[in-house]
Amino acid sequence: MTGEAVGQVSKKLSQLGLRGRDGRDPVISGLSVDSRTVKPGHLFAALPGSAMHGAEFIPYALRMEASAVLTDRKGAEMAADAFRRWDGAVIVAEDPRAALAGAAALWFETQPEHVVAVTGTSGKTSVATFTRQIWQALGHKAISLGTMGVEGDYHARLAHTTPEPITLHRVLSEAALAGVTHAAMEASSHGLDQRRLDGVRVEAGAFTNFTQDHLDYHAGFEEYFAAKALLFNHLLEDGESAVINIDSEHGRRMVDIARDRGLALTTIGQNEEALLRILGQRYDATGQDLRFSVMGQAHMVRLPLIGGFQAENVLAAMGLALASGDSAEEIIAAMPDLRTVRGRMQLAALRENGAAVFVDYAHKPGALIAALQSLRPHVMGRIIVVFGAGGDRDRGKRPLMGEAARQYADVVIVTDDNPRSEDPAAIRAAIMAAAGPEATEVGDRAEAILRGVDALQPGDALLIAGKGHETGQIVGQDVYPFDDAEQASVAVAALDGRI
Ligand SMILES: CC(=O)N[C@H]1[C@@H](OP(=O)(O)OP(=O)(O)OC[C@H]2O[C@@H](n3ccc(=O)[nH]c3=O)[C@H](O)[C@@H]2O)O[C@H](CO)[C@@H](O)[C@@H]1O[C@H](C)C(=O)N[C@@H](C)C(=O)N[C@H](CCC(=O)O)C(=O)O
Ligand SMILES: Nc1ncnc2c1ncn2[C@@H]1O[C@H](COP(=O)(O)OP(=O)(O)OP(=O)(O)O)[C@@H](O)[C@H]1O
Ligand SMILES: N[C@H](CCC[C@H](N)C(=O)O)C(=O)O
Ligand SMILES: [Mg+2]
Repeated sequence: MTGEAVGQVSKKLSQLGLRGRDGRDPVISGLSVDSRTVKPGHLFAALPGSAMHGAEFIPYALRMEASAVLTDRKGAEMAADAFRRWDGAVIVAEDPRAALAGAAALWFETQPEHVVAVTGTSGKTSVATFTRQIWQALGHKAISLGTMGVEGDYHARLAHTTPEPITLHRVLSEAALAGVTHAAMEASSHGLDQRRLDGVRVEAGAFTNFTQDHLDYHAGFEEYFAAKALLFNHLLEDGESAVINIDSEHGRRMVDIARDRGLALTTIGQNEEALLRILGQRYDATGQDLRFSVMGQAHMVRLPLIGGFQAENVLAAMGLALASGDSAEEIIAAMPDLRTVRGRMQLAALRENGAAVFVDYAHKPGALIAALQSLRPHVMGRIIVVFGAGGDRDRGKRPLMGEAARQYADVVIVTDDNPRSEDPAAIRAAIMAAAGPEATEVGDRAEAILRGVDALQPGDALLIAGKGHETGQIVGQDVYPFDDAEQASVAVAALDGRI
């Protein structure tokens, strides 16, 4: 950290109306949102949390020699005693999360020249990854940033889809310093709600769709929608671009929000008003042909991707790449080279009889319906599905996922998917209650996959849903190695007599 940068952060905090006691600007050597990472000279952001208030850890942060504490009024009251015996700077903000994000943006300064963000219940990782793939094909140094970490021309692991602002701004700055000019990131509803992306200079935002998820965190559907809308009415500035799928009512609501905000609009979808419009799709065992139009002009491309919804994701990626300045012609030329996103309708194994096994990350009702419905036209025989639901997550999803499987699959096997602290049998029971009398319950996920693979007849397909790219099964506090694609290969090899 240079002296100049230290000064800048202090200046920024005071611009935000945040000054240390006695009007002194704090001298800061780093930023921490968790007391356990505080080093001498750090600014510790003590944020109000869902389980506790970060202010509980202020005495510890002071012992670790923090030089400044950013908190809210309640936090300042909670730590009043500790502050009396300390001469560092206390900064009280009405919205300390937003203040922290603003400070982190200044602290790390550099960002890739072009940053775009995607929100929506499903498709964020796919759109961000396709956008990055298009940029790379066009010769840009590019990254995607989200559920799978940072991928592309710079790599980093991330614990969250949208990391807290200190990590986010650090990663964007490291990538930019490594020469990355283009970044496509996922904007999760938690991330938007908690202002984790504030201070990121986003030039275009995309909205995919809106179905049920995360109602354990958001108070209801309206609050969940409002969090997603923050990308358009809070983060993007006047004149920036919005790419919105208008096939749903929620998409059309988002268009109104984007228009009110004065954003440049690119609409996508099957709707005849869409600027990037899906005209038709023809499916086969290895992908699909897509006919679409760009401002009225028709095009045909081959997409080596399974699932009708992938066309929506690809057009959203196209909209973002257009907004970053690339030409439609070059983007279209890059489309046939798009590659399946890991764990998203990924062909994981083929049986000797030709039946295919797909691994997909559908872990919410809307995604499971989309995955099963969109697999149908690629498959001549039956669809078998193996899935579960995560523990310590929105419980309302469970019966809806059971119902989706009953309605859209021919054979249903209910198993475990990260039960975490919950009783796995109780989670399965909540799904089974809606999955129909013919559904089978097999707790052990490896055995469930083996049974699913065993049931495959010529022309059938197995969809293993819920874990996608994940490599572990979380049971209690433990994480056991587990990879759906690997288990699928093992099961096929065992049953076809190759091991
Ligand atoms: C529900 C949620 O989003 N929680 C986030 C929130 O924490 P919280 O309000 O629960 O925090 P808390 O546990 O009550 O603690 C309060 C404060 O004390 C601090 N603390 C806590 C313990 C300690 O020893 N020292 C300390 O300083 C914490 O850093 C926190 O700031 O603020 C923290 C700091 O910014 C985040 O790390 C934390 O993300 C947690 C770990 C999390 O799991 N979030 C998930 C649900 C999430 O964000 N998921 C989204 C969506 C993924 C998807 O699309 O499916 C994502 O973007 O990944
Ligand atoms: N456009 C779409 N419409 C409906 N369902 C989709 C769409 N795109 C992807 N899906 C489904 O959602 C699953 C997750 O896709 P993806 O990882 O791209 O979404 P995400 O929004 O990043 O999800 P998460 O919030 O879990 O990170 C896919 O495996 C697929 O089943
Ligand atoms: N980011 C999502 C991922 C869920 C993946 C699924 N396998 C599960 O564990 O529920 C969440 O934490 O809710
Ligand atoms: Mg994602």
